[in-house]
Amino acid sequence: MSLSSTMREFQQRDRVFDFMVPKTSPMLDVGKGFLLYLEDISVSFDGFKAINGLNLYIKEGELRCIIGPNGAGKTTMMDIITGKTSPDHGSAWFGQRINLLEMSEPEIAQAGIGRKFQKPTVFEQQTVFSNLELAMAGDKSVLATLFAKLTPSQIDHIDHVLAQIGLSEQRWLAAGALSHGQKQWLEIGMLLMQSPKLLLVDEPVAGMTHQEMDRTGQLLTDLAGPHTVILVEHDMDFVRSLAQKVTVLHQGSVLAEGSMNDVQNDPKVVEVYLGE
Ligand SMILES: Nc1ncnc2c1ncn2[C@@H]1O[C@H](COP(=O)(O)OP(=O)(O)OP(=O)(O)O)[C@@H](O)[C@H]1O
Repeated sequence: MSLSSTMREFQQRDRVFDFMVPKTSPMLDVGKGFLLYLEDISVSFDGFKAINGLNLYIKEGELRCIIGPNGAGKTTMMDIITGKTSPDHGSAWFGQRINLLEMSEPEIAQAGIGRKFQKPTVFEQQTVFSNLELAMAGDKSVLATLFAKLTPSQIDHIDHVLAQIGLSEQRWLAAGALSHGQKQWLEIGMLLMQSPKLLLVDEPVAGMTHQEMDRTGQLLTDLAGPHTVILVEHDMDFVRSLAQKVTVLHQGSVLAEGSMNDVQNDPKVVEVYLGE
């Protein structure tokens, strides 16, 4: 199939390819509409409570923005969701049946939770296409992956992700030649190759141009729905432009929740954060 006919097929919105459906663990039960439940979570480092009685509920398909001052516990919260940090207290469930606190980091990733850190970590010497190919391979060796023949469905998957992240034209460029913003999109694409149900994205627009920020906003908005997205972000203009539900963290717990308008007019939020 030629590239142009492949792209035409992707534009047929009524057609759903297998790889467009996020990976769902057979255990995942979102019958109540919620994908993530964090309840009464606390964690201390050397006696200092980084997370303190945190409750957070994320609906399936939601794009939730998490904001808060430095040290509010945003990164620690992501570390708990992905199994990097174990809380001292509380519960963390993925759907109603998957207990994240009983799982290792690789098991959590396997269950459908992907994380993008702030700094892009792409393979600079490899092409954009190969980066996506390698990301699809998961833990297979780099050489084995690069010399293995891709199936038509795997090529379709890569083409689809290239179109999603807006890098179809750059597919044969070395990733090192991309702009900072394009590298961030490529890394989001690398996450998408694993078809995660939940994406955790840490400050993707830091260092981006305004145009790149707009495109990133569109990408994250498009991903919500089929995927669920939790975005940690310091850039208030960007968060406002997304017009999604916002959670304000402060001293390890939720200070306020609602629209950007609601939270920015909340006197508690103004005092500890936005008024700074
Ligand atoms: N491994 C650790 N050991 C000791 N203290 C830690 C550790 N990890 C985090 N902390 C402390 O816990 C608090 C919360 O940190 P965290 O990085 O989660 O905040 P944050 O909201 O992500 O901040 P920022 O916006 O600056 O990234 C901070 O005071 C931090 O110094």
